Amino acid sequence: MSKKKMGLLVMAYGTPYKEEDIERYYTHIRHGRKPAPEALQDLKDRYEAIGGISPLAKITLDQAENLEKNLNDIQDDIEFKMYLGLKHIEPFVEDAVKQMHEDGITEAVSIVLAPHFSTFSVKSYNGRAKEEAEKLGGLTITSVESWYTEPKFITYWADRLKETFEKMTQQEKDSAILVVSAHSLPEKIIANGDPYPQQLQETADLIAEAAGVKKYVTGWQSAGNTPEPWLGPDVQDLTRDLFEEEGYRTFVYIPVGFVADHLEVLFDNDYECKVITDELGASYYRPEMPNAKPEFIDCLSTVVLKHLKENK
Ligand SMILES: CC1=C(CCC(=O)O)c2cc3nc(cc4[nH]c(cc5[nH]c(cc1n2)c(C)c5CCC(=O)O)c(CCC(=O)O)c4C)C(CCC(=O)O)=C3C
Ligand SMILES: [Fe+2]
Repeated sequence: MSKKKMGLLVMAYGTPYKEEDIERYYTHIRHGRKPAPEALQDLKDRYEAIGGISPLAKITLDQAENLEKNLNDIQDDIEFKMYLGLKHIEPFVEDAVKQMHEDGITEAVSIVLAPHFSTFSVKSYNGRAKEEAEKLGGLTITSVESWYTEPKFITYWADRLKETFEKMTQQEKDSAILVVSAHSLPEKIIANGDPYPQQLQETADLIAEAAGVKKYVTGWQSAGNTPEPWLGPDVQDLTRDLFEEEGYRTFVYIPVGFVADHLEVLFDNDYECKVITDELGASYYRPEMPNAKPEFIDCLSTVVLKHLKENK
């Protein structure tokens, strides 16, 4: 019996490949409006602070390639062919869909490398993919909408937490608080009924329960610099409040809305949050991101196969 061929559309945020890409990347994020010179310089400085450019491009590609390979290794019914589609830099989501169509793919499954659904993130990725597919015709895409409840995802973080707590002194353990975070979004999403905040809370509850961590909070990070209100509390303000008002002295950050080492984690957590814990004299822990670790690739494979089984 010949295997059924299926496109595997892996979508992710994208990152500049080199310094000269930063301006057009930022302009794309800003819906075509060029950033002011100061804002551009500020972004360049942040990339500079994490080593010049983000490791994200390579990690995203590793994740996508390993997912394709693993999916083809663990089952015999479908032959998956991976296409990478990025939100803010080439290969864009539309480029990936065009390529699938040119390659004669008629059925595809899509997954976004971000666990939670929001109108700003997953909905826009899948919307762009489906719009392009409809334009071209003859290609149907079924999309994973969110995958934060996948037990292998929860276990990934629970295992990292257990390792982290094992490294602590008893005194650190006794004064520790877990901060579970995701990228902030404009507060107006709540009025529109977006499930994103609820999904972060559920993720935190599931991970804390699985890891046996009793003291935990949720927070938001990396909010944009715009006049409108963004979801809070911000993880930096939260750190200060938890130290000053509740006496916590050890901070464990898990930015579960992300899946890789990139600017938001390497700068917003490892630099900005650490500046505060250092200033306060508190301990800083930030367990490792999933990146292309085999257990995370296994998690994503399970998500894709479950989705296909449930949406036959
Ligand atoms: C929900 C969400 C995710 C998680 C879900 C997902 O992954 O899809 C995410 C991930 C990421 N965001 C990233 C980078 C950036 N995001 C920005 C700006 C913004 N993000 C937003 C949302 C999100 N972003 C929003 C609403 C804005 C404001 C736009 C506006 O102005 O209206 C800006 C502009 C400057 C700044 O604000 O810092 C940059 C540079 C990188 C790559 C890092 C690297 O290169 O290593 C990654 C993985
Ligand atoms: Fe972003």
